[in-house]
Amino acid sequence: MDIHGKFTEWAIEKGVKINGIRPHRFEGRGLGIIAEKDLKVGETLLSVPLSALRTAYTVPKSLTRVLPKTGTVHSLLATDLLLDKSSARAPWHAVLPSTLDFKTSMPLLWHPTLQALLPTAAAKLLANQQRKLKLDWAAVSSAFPDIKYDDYIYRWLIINTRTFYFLSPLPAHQKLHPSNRDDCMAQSPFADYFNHTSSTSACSASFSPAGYTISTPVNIKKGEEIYISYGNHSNDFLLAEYGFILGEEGGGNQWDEVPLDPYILPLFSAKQQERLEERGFLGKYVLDRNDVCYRTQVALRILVLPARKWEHFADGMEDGVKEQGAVNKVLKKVLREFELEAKEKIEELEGLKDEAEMEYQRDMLRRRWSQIEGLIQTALDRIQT
Ligand SMILES: C[S@@+](CC[C@H](N)C(=O)[O-])C[C@H]1O[C@@H](n2cnc3c(N)ncnc32)[C@H](O)[C@@H]1O
Repeated sequence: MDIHGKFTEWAIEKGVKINGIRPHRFEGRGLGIIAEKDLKVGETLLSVPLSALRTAYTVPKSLTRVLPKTGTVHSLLATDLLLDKSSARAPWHAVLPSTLDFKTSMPLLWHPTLQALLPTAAAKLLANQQRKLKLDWAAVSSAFPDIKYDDYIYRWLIINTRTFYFLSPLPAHQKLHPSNRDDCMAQSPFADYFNHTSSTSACSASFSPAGYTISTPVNIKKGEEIYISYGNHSNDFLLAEYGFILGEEGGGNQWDEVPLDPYILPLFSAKQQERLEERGFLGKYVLDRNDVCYRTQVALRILVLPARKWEHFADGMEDGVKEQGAVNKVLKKVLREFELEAKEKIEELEGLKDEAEMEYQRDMLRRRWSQIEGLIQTALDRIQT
């Protein structure tokens, strides 16, 4: 029996109920879940009891006592995973991704040359991760000086990519759930085999004090891959947080979007920025698969309308049709500038030295910038018609 068969037996022993599904290796997506039989809409495919989850409350006291109370649950779970040398969860640990999987896919571990070529949104998320990791590592390494950084970061990434939002039933002495959403996390055996889709056919994952349940909103044919949704995330988010992007197959990523702030914010004078800020329209401009957002339309009008008229539009009292031509002119300039950046990034990636180690990352970045170019092109075509 292979490691996945052994793990499946172990999970069943722990009370995990598995209905007509099994792990399977898919080309380019690593492991995932496949249907072993036809499954009907509404069927429960997996239920994981509370007792089988790893949460902040399953971490041994010997560990929680030593780590600072103010530390993150992310770090607590990563440290627990690293120090857990018992055989209790060994079959589960055996099916986790390898260090090499993360070195290849996760921007956090990429060479700085490649990190510098990430699109803005992914780069921002990466900077955030680096800040979080630095704080977590400072706390853990001072409590456990023998832990090696590489071993810790591997577990930190396991927790980053394989936990679910979960509110544990509170122990008697605890009155409140963590106030930080990021601290509401659980590792859920077997559920962590599911890959992500943005399609409405994604299985719904829900939790209750009893544990975790995954059921299907559609009929599924034997042999099909079964997905869940990790959330309404753009491809830059998926890249930075999970190390993959959704391609165009299966309808692509319906939640994809890219920020326009780097191109729009410099267009405003200090006074205009102040007025935008006052009305709550400064920044967070995005282009998605359909159009630029409403915030962009409001903000760009400050460049073409007299003050009073702009305020009327911002208050929703004007339809803004009259000045749409003038706004589109600015918008086209913004999008062309962005398009130029995408082209330059693709060229830069193509010009990078052909190092086998970087090939996967370069290809991923090339694909991402091409998707961005596609989003921009679609928006430009729409404006021109
Ligand atoms: C919860 S795990 C899912 C199981 C994972 N594929 C494995 O091999 O163990 C999350 C990871 O799966 C991969 N993944 C999830 N959805 C994917 C998709 N649609 N395409 C490619 N990779 C995906 C990413 O590496 C992500 O970090």
